[in-house]
Amino acid sequence: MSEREAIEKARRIVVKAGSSSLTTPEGTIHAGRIDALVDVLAARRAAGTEIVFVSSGAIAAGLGPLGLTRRPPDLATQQAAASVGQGLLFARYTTSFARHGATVGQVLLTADDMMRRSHHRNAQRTLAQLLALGVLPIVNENDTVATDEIRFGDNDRLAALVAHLTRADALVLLSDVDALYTGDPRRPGARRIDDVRGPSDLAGIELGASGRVGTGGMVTKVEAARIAGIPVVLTNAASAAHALAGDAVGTLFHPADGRRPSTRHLWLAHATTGQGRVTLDAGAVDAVVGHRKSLLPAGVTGVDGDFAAGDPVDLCDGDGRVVARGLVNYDASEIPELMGRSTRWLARELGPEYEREIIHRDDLVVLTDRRGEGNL
Ligand SMILES: Nc1ncnc2c1ncn2[C@@H]1O[C@H](COP(=O)(O)OP(=O)(O)O)[C@@H](O)[C@H]1O
Ligand SMILES: N[C@@H](CCC(=O)OP(=O)(O)O)C(=O)O
Repeated sequence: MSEREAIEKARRIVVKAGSSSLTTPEGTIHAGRIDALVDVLAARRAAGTEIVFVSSGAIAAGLGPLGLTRRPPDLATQQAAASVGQGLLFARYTTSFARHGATVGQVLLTADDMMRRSHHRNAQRTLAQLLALGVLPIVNENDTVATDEIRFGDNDRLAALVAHLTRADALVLLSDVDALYTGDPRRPGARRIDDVRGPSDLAGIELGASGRVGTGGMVTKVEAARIAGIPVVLTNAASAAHALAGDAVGTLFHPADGRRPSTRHLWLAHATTGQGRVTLDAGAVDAVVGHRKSLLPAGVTGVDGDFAAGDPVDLCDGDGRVVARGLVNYDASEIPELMGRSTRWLARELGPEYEREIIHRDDLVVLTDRRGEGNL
């Protein structure tokens, strides 16, 4: 079965639409476009496919009602716009899907929901239950509470992680461009790319900045396709029906062969920034990178930053290169006392609660192999 056929026959699909496809340049909801897209999603759902819809546009749809003419640069105003826009957006979806007798459920996720095991299972259960009840989940980032540090910021990677979370068969990314081009299609000379089979198909391509209201441009879309591990089609909202039918529209990203990493590991690698740095000696780099072992206090030579237990931190080698990222078990202030000590010594001198790793291997992703190449 070709990948296009796989999309046509998929039993569960995540569809993501960008702000520019759903809102007007004046910062209001584009009702006509929303209805047209809803018609396509409802038709596919009526044909027996489960759809999870990831909708951007909360910030963009809140601009007009707040009298703003452009996306505000500061987080607080973005959050306020999202608070206004998300309500309007969801109200529109509820009405629009009701025309087809479909019930929708709002799911607002934070990056934390993808990372922490308990939250992650919770989000997964909620989405599964909505689908089991015949409800069409509409997902967005919870922009009103997400801060800069913990924010996805773009919904492309969020959609890829939701595709993991729901074990979807395909992901369709709808934007205001009909495909990936060799450069920004607003400039002359850019050529359309039909298929991306691996990194070599992306060599030399300019993944330039986003449009007026979107975030991330093509960079986050390409990254989403890499994260997803399933067939991904990138096209414009007007081509949604063709994309879902498996027609040759847009750009098809073919999934790479091999095991799919866990959603939490993908989140750690792609959607977090380290809140600090821990420096490793050569033996610890070898254990963590080469043998996928936990990081023990004995292999730590330095610590920077003001992080708390549970935060993501970058692990660096002696030359300052980031080799891995993980969720740390200690506050930054606790680590200097533990550095270079064996866990047995720590347990004897400080108590049994100190006989734990700095970072457990289940909470660690390696960002480079020993030749210095990225592997996630
Ligand atoms: N190589 C490229 N191919 C296609 N589009 C590109 C490219 N580089 C930059 N772009 C721009 O990316 C924009 C889409 O990104 P973005 O605004 O983030 O979309 P969305 O809101 O749909 O997520 C397009 O309008 C296009 O002008
Ligand atoms: N969560 C944000 C989405 C951020 C954004 O602009 O995403 P996109 O338009 O998909 O590039 C919102 O709803 O406004």
